[in-house]
Amino acid sequence: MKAIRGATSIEADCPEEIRNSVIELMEEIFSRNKITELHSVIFTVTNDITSYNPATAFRKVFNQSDVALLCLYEASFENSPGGIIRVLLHCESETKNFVYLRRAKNLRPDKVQAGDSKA
Ligand SMILES: C=C(O[C@@H]1C=C(C(=O)O)C=C[C@H]1O)C(=O)O
Repeated sequence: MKAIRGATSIEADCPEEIRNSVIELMEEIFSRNKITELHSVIFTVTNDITSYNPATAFRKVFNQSDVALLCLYEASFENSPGGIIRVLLHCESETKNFVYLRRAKNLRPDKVQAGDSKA
């Protein structure tokens, strides 16, 4: 089993942007990894994100009704950026490529690939 991380950012706390960000992030994670079975997907949101649950977006858009899902608040620290959606997948996979998009690229510059979505 592998644990794969990802994160992205939103600029406005609205359901459509959360949904689109989750789609973009999860599609990138799936395309950059060879995941054969998904065990669980845990999202966190910073406390300024309240309009829609990313776990719900993922379950509905990707038809994942049998995967264990959870959404939690990310602990808040001084100078930590807002508008961030993080994800942690536990899965069977040959690969373990983390994906950081948009402003979340600043969280882990060591994991950013050339061509990753703009800030
Ligand atoms: C850097 C991140 O943000 C936070 C800091 C982390 C770290 O320093 O390793 C890990 C998870 C988050 O709590 C991230 O999401 O990867």
